[in-house]
Amino acid sequence: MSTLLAFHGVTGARGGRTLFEGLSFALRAGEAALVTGPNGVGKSSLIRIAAGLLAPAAGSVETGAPRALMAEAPALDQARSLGDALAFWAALDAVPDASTRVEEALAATSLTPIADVPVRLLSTGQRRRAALARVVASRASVWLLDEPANGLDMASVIALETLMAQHRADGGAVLLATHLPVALPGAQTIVLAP
Ligand SMILES: Nc1ncnc2c1ncn2[C@@H]1O[C@H](COP(=O)(O)OP(=O)(O)OP(=O)(O)O)[C@@H](O)[C@H]1O
Repeated sequence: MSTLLAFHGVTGARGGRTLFEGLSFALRAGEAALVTGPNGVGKSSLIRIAAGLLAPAAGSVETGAPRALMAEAPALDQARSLGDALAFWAALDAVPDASTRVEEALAATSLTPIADVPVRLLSTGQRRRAALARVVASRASVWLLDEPANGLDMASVIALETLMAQHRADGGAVLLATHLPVALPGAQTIVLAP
């Protein structure tokens, strides 16, 4: 089975300080990895390296499939309606059948009833679900999720877990950093220590 994402001896550093060293792991279809560790240890930095937004200080990242990132920063245009903002990103991501895919992503995240609401008016949890909808709509095989459960109520965490399970069953892979409990059955665990 082909590798969708792999770290080969990756060292992560920020501001001249080494956060983690020589990290290796691989994700194939259906697989997942859970990144845990205390605040400031380098979880977000690891996700950013996986996304190609931050260069490793040493080692290399192998990417065998498109990646979609759900980061902590808001990803959607505040002035657009939620539906339009997602359609904008789907067009940028060159998603085939973009409008159908956006509708499906809105439904999968229970956001269909507020598709016409401007992004700036969404609640914290709705914003997180909207960021997840963008990942769902992207059709990328590799989901890179940085603290996706932040601000989610219990039902939304369960919906997130269900979406990740479906994505893996469909041959996707998930790399998830979290300090909150999120069920990711059979995932490898990457524990970062200060
Ligand atoms: N742009 C930057 N320049 C210099 N240092 C940075 C930069 N961004 C983050 N850092 C530092 O790198 C370290 C790791 O940050 P990172 O956000 O990866 O940690 P984290 O494990 O995700 O933390 P949290 O659980 O609080 O989200 C922190 O000490 C942080 O201050």
